[in-house]
Amino acid sequence: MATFFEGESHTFSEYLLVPGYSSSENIPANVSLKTPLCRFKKGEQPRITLNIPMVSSIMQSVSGERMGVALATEGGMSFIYGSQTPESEAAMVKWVKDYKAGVVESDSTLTPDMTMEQVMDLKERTGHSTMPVTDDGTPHGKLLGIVTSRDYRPSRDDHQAKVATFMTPREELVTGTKETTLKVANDIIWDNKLNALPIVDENDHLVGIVFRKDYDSHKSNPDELLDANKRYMVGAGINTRDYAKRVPLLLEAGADALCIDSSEGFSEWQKLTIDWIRENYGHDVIVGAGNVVDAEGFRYLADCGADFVKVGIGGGSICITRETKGIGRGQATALIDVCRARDEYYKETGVYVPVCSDGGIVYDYHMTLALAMGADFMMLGRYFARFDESPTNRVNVNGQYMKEYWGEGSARARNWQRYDLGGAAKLSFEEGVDSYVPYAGSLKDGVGMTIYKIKSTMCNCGANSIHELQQKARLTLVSSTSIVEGGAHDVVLKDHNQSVSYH
Ligand SMILES: NC(=O)C1=CN([C@@H]2O[C@H](COP(=O)(O)OP(=O)(O)OC[C@H]3O[C@@H](n4cnc5c(N)ncnc54)[C@H](O)[C@@H]3O)[C@@H](O)[C@H]2O)C=CC1
Ligand SMILES: O=c1[nH]c(=O)c2[nH+]cn([C@@H]3O[C@H](COP(=O)(O)O)[C@@H](O)[C@H]3O)c2[nH]1
Ligand SMILES: [K+]
Repeated sequence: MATFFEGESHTFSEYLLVPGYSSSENIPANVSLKTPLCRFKKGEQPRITLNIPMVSSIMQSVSGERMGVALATEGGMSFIYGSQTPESEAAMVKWVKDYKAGVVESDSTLTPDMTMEQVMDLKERTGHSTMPVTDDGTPHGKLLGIVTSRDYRPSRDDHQAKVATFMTPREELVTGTKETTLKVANDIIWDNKLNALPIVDENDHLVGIVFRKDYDSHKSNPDELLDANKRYMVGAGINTRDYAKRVPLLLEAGADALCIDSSEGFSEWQKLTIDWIRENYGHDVIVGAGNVVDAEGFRYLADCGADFVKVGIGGGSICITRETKGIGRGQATALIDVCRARDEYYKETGVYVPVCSDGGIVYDYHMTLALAMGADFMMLGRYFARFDESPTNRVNVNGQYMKEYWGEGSARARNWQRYDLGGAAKLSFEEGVDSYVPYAGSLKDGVGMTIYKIKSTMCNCGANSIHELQQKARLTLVSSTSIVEGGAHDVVLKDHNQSVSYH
């Protein structure tokens, strides 16, 4: 006879927090969101502590190198996607590790023979108006000039005009060199009343650009997640097939943590992968595993030596795994079950194995719920895909800005092919969709607002740390009618957009 789990499985929206007593000490400024990334023994410190409980999904449409830098700047960690060759994944990791805070690689680069129309298209897609011009149109080509929105007037000028005719040419540009420190770059920017300073190497090839506004923000990033050498920390996704080739390249590139990326992690493949890493690198390398949705799955991976365990099958916004394969479990129930198992494991063995809640976060308060239910941190796909720093295009759909977002199990992501289920590739079925998500501006602003909301709710629960929240939180299931009661109801909204809330 099969096993039947007691009760239904629930999701975040079916729960609410019941506030607890808060003292005058419970104010957002006093709340710390520091949280362990990897396993540690009782009385010891984890090797990596995140400053905010957020990591970005191991997905092509979420975690590229710019996401890596932007999220580490705010105190979280990106896991660079593994659905690419080991070489290109390692190059992205290296890019983050080599990143000199303040020097940005151009994502909007022109050639001299492009037209004004193409310039406007590119600006629409990336949202960036400072565009260097290089000989080959790459961000590290020979610098020939720069175009900003002050160089052309779309209402008056010929849209077919070539960039060469309206750019500010190289000889009129003020530039810095690789040796220019950020502080000196900032002085040059101020002395010359510039908005941006291109940095070039000894052959006059573009290295990157220092922006006036970035220097100011760099000074105010108290939560930056840095390694011992003051470089940004970054993670990387791996799979259970090509680890003997991929892992060495990622570690050489400087990856701070690895994570096995799979829809279903209660399997021998994960054990074999972790065993290989331990045999070749001992316990120095941090490797997370998953995904699981119950206590047994957690215990298996904890015993395999996983440094953290990821929870969630089928709850992601682009996921259709439950529909195609019929596997999964409500995210809240899965998380609660696994966190209980983690606490028992800690009591029994004295080893704490952090739990990551992966997928299904829609509203900011879902994050507070996930933490209250026991998650040490959350992995988010849709949430981060909406920001400037995700690797996808920004597009205008019916007058609204959107960013593209597609699942790793979608045909689009699988194009690069790592699927070998023992059959031909054409036998595979899709487990994810290709979609749009509403564009939400810069990661810094979005994450800042989310963090503030989490801290405020924690204060309502009388908690100034995640650990305290997990001890003190009081949660209640809600009926479907009380969910209706919780929204605006029985009033006529003046502004229709109010009902479409994404936070
Ligand atoms: N969290 C979720 O609910 C879901 C996530 N995804 C995402 O889609 C991507 C792909 O996930 P999966 O299809 O689960 O990838 P996967 O690589 O874990 O598994 C694919 C298939 O390959 C088999 N396999 C694994 N290692 C093997 C080996 N060494 N030799 C032979 N066969 C092996 C597995 O048994 C499985 O049938 C991931 O990025 C994952 O995160 C996809 C569906 C659901
Ligand atoms: O069923 C699936 N098919 C897919 O194609 C797919 N791609 C990603 N994922 C998982 O979804 C998580 C992101 O979820 P959110 O967008 O809700 O944050 C991610 O972190 C993954 O766990 C997938 N699940
Ligand atoms: K889903």
